[in-house]
Amino acid sequence: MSQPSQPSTAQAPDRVRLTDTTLRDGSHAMAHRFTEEQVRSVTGALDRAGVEVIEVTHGDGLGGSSFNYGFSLVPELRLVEAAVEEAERARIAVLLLPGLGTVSDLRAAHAAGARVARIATHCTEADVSLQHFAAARELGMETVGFLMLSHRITPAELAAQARIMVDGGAGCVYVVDSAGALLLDDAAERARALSAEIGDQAQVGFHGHQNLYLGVANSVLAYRNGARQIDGSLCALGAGAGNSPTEVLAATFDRMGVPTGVDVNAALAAAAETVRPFLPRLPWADRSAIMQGHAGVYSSFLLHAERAAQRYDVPAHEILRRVGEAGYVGGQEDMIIDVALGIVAEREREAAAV
Ligand SMILES: CC[C@H](O)CC(=O)C(=O)O
Ligand SMILES: [Mn+2]
Repeated sequence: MSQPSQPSTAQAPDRVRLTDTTLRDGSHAMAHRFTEEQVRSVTGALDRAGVEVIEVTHGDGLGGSSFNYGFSLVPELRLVEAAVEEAERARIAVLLLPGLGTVSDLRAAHAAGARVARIATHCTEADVSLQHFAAARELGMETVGFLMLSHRITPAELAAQARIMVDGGAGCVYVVDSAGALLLDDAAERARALSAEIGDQAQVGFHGHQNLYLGVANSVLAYRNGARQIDGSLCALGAGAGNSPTEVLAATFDRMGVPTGVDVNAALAAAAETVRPFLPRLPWADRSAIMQGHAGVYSSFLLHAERAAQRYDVPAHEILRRVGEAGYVGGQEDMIIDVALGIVAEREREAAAV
């Protein structure tokens, strides 16, 4: 068995590591249509800027390319290989949601050159990640746990789930604000609870979304409460209103005097010159995305809701409001159609009653 390489919890205690997820969370916003050329140019620009870890996968992780989630334009392993070829210093990460991606997908990603395995579960389901952490460690990959929709449970409950991941082999566990619903204190308290629970053995991370425009502020508060890995996307390219922009995180931490190893000007250039020109639309907190933050809805539901809205002629923000009320989690994308049909049926009943 090769030795896994995990970031040390002792070295450079104030340093923060930015992980860029333009080429994974951004896949949602691109309807999974990334080209190999785009992956190469973004990876090259991030690598030159000094970003150490670049995540490349279908938006829903390994194995996500499917009828339910949307097919990738280019097979994701080809995109991983292209990023690996392009990166001179950065390591390439992949995301895996157990059940959607399998251990054999993880092995294939490792064979393609991925060196960081990020295993994502719903915030109450950490136990389903154990065999994936074991496999990643066996492969010698760095291991990161991702507790999605972290706003849905208390800081203490979240810390208990992080403990399960660390005992299973995670070298870092992220508070993942999938809905962009965490308000400042919520993010701070969750980072603090995880730091207290796992901080002597593993790092804590924070992944923010901009649905209430708090991604960067929440990242700073997570940092102040012990998080040392922070996610971002160039131009905020990501699900919902997008992620905390990598270039803003780099500039903000630089202003705070916190080392990230990222060259701020190179990050600004990567966003403006490499990503901005190919964006289909700027990530933006429009009515639907704000509703996601307000109602606590998974950011990746946005395009699914917009498609259902168009198909059934109902407002996307109303679908999302009801999805939030119902408490649906990742993997329940098909319920979006059900909710849209429910609104249509209600309308028909109302019209018949008049
Ligand atoms: C579907 C996986 C999801 O996009 C992971 C993530 O980035 C999040 O929950 O925010
Ligand atoms: Mn995300």
